[in-house]
Amino acid sequence: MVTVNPFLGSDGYNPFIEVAQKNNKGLFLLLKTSNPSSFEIQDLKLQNGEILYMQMAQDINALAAATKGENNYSFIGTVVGATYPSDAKKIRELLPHSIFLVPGLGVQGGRAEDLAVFFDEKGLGAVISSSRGITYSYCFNKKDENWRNISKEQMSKSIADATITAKKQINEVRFNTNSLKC
Ligand SMILES: O=C(O)c1cc(=O)[nH]c(=O)n1[C@@H]1O[C@H](COP(=O)(O)O)[C@@H](O)[C@H]1O
Repeated sequence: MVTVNPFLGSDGYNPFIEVAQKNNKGLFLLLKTSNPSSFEIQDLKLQNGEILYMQMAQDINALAAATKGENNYSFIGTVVGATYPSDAKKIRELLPHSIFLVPGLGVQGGRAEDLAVFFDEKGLGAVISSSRGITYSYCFNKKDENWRNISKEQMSKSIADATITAKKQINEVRFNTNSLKC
């Protein structure tokens, strides 16, 4: 899987789609990225009155709908940041056949309890990513500097615990039908 920047236009991403399709692989197109300033470009209003990322979502949906396969999902996925759940809800509706790669959980401020909207009604359609929140779980947000002296075993345990906790939290919202899809 590769992540491709579609803001170069279709001659920037179509070659990746063609190669992925030919080789039975997949790709993710950046759509609404998790960083704080993503609105500066991706939320711009176009001449037709549409917001850029919403227009991109419609364009990508035309491709995804034409290539949907197992579970009604296409090999053409999109990146939608965990830090923007209210945008994700709108994008999920526009892009029912695209798997979301969802970065931004943890250190960037994305919260597990807000992730329900990224999944479809069967709890499918999203791959949640947390990197530093897991690999550096033993030192992030630690006020005292004692973590510098922790053993390899303690470090491994912290990473394992953070992984299990994240998985549990994600599955709770993923399969909880009472979760607010708002
Ligand atoms: O690489 C990406 O596609 C990506 C897109 C996006 O919108 N936000 C984002 O954080 N990423 C990447 O996802 C990872 C997030 O890492 P953590 O913030 O440590 O969980 C980093 O490698 C980022 O470069």
